[in-house]
Amino acid sequence: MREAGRTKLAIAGLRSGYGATDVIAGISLEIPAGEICALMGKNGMGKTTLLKSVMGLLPLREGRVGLDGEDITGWTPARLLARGLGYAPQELPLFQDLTILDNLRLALRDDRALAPALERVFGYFPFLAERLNQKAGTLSGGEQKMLILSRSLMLQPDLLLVDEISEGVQPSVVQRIARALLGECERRGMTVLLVEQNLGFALSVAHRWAVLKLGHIQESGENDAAAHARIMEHLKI
Ligand SMILES: Nc1ncnc2c1ncn2[C@@H]1O[C@H](COP(=O)(O)OP(=O)(O)OP(=O)(O)O)[C@@H](O)[C@H]1O
Repeated sequence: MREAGRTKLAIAGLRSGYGATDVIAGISLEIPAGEICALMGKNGMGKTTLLKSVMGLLPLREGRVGLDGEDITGWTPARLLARGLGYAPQELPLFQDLTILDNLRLALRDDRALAPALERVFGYFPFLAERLNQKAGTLSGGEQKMLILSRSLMLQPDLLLVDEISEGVQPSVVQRIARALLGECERRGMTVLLVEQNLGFALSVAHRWAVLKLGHIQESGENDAAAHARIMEHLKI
């Protein structure tokens, strides 16, 4: 469900980093509503740092972030979550000693929305329904990734930030993840900023792409016939 012309996320002149170092050195990036933008780049180029900056987990040193035309610069993660931002982080953020059900339930403010939210994510990842009482820490790496994505979808975010969700995941599960992301985009117009190393997966779902290098957007474009070769040029060692 792409809505021509409407910008969902607008990042302008964003600068952020750690200590004395700017990791993000003045980035501008716009994503139209309902689209998936794949953000690629070699290790350590600042992809996670950019997501954390948008999610309010790292203070901005300069620049602005807009959501649907509203200035959300400096908002706390809790306020951003309530405003419709979702985040599926790279490092496993699950409560390892809690069950699948409790990990999913914790994404919601109260239990009233639990049943329909569970039904939605079970549609994408049926194994969750069969193992509701299994502790998250005993799931395989790929299963944990599916649980992380499911948890980030429980609140039906308008804009989802996804960090290397396909890392270490077998191809059939990567396909399931792709179907879940595309399903939410098509069903209700979710917009996604997708940080990825898996170029095949990224281009199987993305409408557009950008390559991050040393804190700058090196190149960006539509996902057309030339996209793969252009991105590979930047990812070469
Ligand atoms: N908490 C931190 N304190 C200091 N430096 C950090 C911190 N987190 C990340 N960095 C540094 O910032 C740079 C960018 O890291 P970041 O994790 O954003 O890169 P990335 O593009 O996501 O990399 P990868 O693909 O390896 O996940 C790296 O040089 C990293 O060492």
